[in-house]
Amino acid sequence: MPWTLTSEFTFDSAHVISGYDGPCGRLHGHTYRVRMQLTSERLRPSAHVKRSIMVADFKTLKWAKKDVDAGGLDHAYLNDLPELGDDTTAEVVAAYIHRHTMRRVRADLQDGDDGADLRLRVTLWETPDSCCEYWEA
Ligand SMILES: Nc1nc2c(c(=O)[nH]1)N=C([C@H](O)[C@H](O)COP(=O)(O)OP(=O)(O)OP(=O)(O)O)CN2
Ligand SMILES: [Zn+2]
Repeated sequence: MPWTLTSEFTFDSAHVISGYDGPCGRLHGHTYRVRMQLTSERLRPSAHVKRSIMVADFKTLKWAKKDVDAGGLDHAYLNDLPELGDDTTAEVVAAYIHRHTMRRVRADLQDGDDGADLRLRVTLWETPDSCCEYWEA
């Protein structure tokens, strides 16, 4: 893959791992750090520029840093998100971020572009020393 686009940001959210026998089973919060890495075989236009000069728009990759009321994950109670419910581990949240990011990247594609060459790797830090990676080969 000739291009890898990398974008990093944080969001602050609360969660409970329901049924966890320990402190993570109580309401608490994290400053989550996200690293998005999107690889591509070719360059494309974006929603903001018509020429083929981007893998994807950085703005598209950073949706999750927006406030939850604006469609992101900042200042969210993660357990309130129907797709997550009580299973808000870093593993499940990373897969959720991957799914929703690819949905947004695909929505930006031009007609006739299936985006088959695009691969996204999401790294999600729940604390400064613990992270989870999610990608699809
Ligand atoms: N595989 C996973 N294990 C744990 C997860 C997870 O998402 N996936 N989450 C938690 C808790 O949410 C906890 O808040 C984070 O755990 P931990 O890294 O242990 O956090 P601390 O910094 O508080 O740990 P120290 O004991 O102070 O090092 C637990 N496990
Ligand atoms: Zn936690």
